[in-house]
Amino acid sequence: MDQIIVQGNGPLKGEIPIAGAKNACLALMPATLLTDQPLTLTNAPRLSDIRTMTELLQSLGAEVASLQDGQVLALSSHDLTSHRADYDIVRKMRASILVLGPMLARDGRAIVSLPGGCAIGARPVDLHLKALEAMGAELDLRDGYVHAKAPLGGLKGAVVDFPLVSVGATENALMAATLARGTTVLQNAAREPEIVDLARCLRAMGAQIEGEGTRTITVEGVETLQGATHPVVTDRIELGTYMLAPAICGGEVECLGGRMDLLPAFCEKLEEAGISVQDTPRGVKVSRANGRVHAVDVTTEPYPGFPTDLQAQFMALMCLAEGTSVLEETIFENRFMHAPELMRMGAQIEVHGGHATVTGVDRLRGAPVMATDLRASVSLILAGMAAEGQTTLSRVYHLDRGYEHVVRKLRGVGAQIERVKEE
Ligand SMILES: CC(=O)N[C@H]1[C@@H](OP(=O)(O)OP(=O)(O)OC[C@H]2O[C@@H](n3ccc(=O)[nH]c3=O)[C@H](O)[C@@H]2O)O[C@H](CO)[C@@H](O)[C@@H]1O
Ligand SMILES: C=C(OP(=O)(O)O)C(=O)O
Repeated sequence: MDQIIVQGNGPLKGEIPIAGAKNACLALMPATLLTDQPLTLTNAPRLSDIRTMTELLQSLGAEVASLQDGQVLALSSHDLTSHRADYDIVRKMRASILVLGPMLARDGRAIVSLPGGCAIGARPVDLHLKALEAMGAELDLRDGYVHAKAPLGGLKGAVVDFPLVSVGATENALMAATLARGTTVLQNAAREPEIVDLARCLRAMGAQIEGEGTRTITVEGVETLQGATHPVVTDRIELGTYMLAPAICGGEVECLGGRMDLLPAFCEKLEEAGISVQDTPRGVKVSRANGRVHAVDVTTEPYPGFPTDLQAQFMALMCLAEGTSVLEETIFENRFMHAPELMRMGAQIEVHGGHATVTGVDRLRGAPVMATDLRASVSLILAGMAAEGQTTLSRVYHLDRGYEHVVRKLRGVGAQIERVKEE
């Protein structure tokens, strides 16, 4: 298995291109199941999660061609040969549940393995299922699978009031509603840029959708959808991660393709910490002058709040801040696994339930570390870049789920980082 070796670094300088969003692309790809016409996605990221979704769609009979070095995905669900999303693929990636709504809406049936929990939390899918039930689906949970059937004549429009904001449940319900009979109203819907991107793509395919990006999304069902070509929105989590690199190491980095409005609360917190952030014609420029950053408190929330997917990376910054910060995680119950690893590098962190109290230290020291999830892994790389000496990160496969060419991108701004085969 590969390892990543990071040496402590001085200030960074240069540009980092930001890829298309993993979490948008994983919702856009299943939209192919809604139509027998071709769907083309441009600006797709080159990630193992995208390969897993490709494998899943292909197992259902969809054609998925990866073109232009993986940046273009040509999808076609002209002839679906299976309605069963198998455990062997679904267990690798929770976003697999997003094939349920589209398959049910187009063909009236689907059998999808329940994804199960993961390192960051239990992550049930009850809200996905309740939304589809409200649209008339009959669901039966057997042998770890959801067996779903639409009523005769197909799914019907419904009012779905989500008791809590769920990105995935909003996406599943939104896709299902595009082909349901009548009007669907999604209340307390997620407002993430990835939802807006999905709605735009579905609209290009002929769906009638209003209100994406607000709490209430209204969908007027149509008979059929057609093909479309759609560019995947910028990955705001990759963007935020690389914005933290100069914040931690010093220097100035321009993240190409980024926009501050993708990360309003995150940009505000960076500025509060003393980091300069500005939109430019080509992206977002981040710089830190000499001196330590200030400690700031953060609470993770659904968009437009501070994203849970940037909490681990922000903690790496706070480990070196002046003062004490409290990071509150409200989305996932077990998302502080990076804390003990950061402590191995000399960080002072106390975790109590959903709160982590971080007392900034003058310096971190490199250490062998490993991580149990994607964002935790990259937070350890960021910390390693600011630490004295060498940090060796194991279980690199987590990183490959969400960061394309991470070594190349960070080396491009002067980081000392390499990927090696474990001995
Ligand atoms: C592929 C993808 O886009 N993943 C993102 C998506 O995950 P995902 O769509 O899984 O996250 P959700 O927004 O659904 O989860 C939010 C909270 O709702 C709970 N919940 C969710 C569904 C449900 O049926 N029942 C339930 O209780 C979850 O356990 C969690 O506590 O949004 C998360 C929150 O921004 C991000 O961290 C993930 O990176
Ligand atoms: C938690 C994440 O992804 P997933 O929902 O696919 O597990 C993430 O992208 O940080």
